[in-house]
Amino acid sequence: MTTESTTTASVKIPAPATPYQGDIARYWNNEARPVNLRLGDVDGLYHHHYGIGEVDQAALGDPAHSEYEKKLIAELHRLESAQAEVLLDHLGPVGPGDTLVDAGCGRGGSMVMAHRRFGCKVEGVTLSATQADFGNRRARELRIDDHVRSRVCNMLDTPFEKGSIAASWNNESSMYVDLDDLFAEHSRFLRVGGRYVTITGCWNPRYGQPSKWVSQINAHFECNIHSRREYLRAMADNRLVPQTIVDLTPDTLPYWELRATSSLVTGIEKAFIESYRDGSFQYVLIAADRV
Ligand SMILES: C[S@@+](CC[C@H](N)C(=O)[O-])C[C@H]1O[C@@H](n2cnc3c(N)ncnc32)[C@H](O)[C@@H]1O
Ligand SMILES: CC(C)=CCC/C(C)=C/COP(=O)(O)OP(=O)(O)O
Ligand SMILES: [Mg+2]
Repeated sequence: MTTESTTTASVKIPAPATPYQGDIARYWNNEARPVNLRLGDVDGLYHHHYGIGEVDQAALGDPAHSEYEKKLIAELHRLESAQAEVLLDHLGPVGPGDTLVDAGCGRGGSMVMAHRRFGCKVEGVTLSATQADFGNRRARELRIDDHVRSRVCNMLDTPFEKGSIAASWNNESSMYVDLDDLFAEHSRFLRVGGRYVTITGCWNPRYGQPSKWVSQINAHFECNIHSRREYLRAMADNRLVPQTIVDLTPDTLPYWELRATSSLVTGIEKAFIESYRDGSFQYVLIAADRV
């Protein structure tokens, strides 16, 4: 479909490519969970991904203290930002003249971090006009809107020119698309020698099939979690050669265990904790070279 349907103010929003993408656009347009907004308010970096690393018990202090919940929120946010830092660590050498693509950029927290680290341009795409507006407003407030831009766009069909992008990533956004279509598009706009990185949750082929916990996560987020095998096969078929694969499952469990004790629980914590513990689900980083 190529028609442009909706308009908000004067900005034209492309019609969703499929009914499913329309569902996902609505989902994220309506999302305003405190677990995301309150964490983002800590320092103005708004994430829609999870955290990694050890919990700093000293920073949390005494659970009976009146400030404990505030400290817990800051700690969850610190772990989410640490996750994004690890993703950026794997993008390879990026210079200020380069352009990066954040595929499925959410509210844009990782894009701001990437610009701060590399001084480069960062282009984000999301299905949600609310998220794109939010990200662009933050970029204006930070006076980096000449370098950081979000747009409503299908990550499977982007306007970026062939071979024009130094590095690109999907941070917890690849479970909404067909992986062959996704990697074909990254491969098209990445320059040869460029880097692709994903951090994702995937089901573990060693478990057999997706567990009931994985099915619960799919239902909760209206997504379709792929297996680790599918990632590697689709990369191999699309000129993306894994350079590094890190199993981040042990690193993300402390985040979930801490989150399960907070007032901001959403009800999905048990599914993540149980599936990571029973081995049916894994949290992985894959960094691949575009060859
Ligand atoms: C869980 S959020 C992750 C956001 C961001 N990567 C982060 O780390 O904060 C998933 C994102 O994927 C986006 N998304 C899903 N399918 C998409 C598609 N086909 N094209 C562009 N964005 C998509 C959603 O709009 C949403 O912004
Ligand atoms: C690892 C997997 C399977 C992720 C699914 C995609 C997803 C919804 C990520 C987190 O978004 P969020 O930050 O909006 O979620 P929450 O509200 O739970 O923090
Ligand atoms: Mg979140």
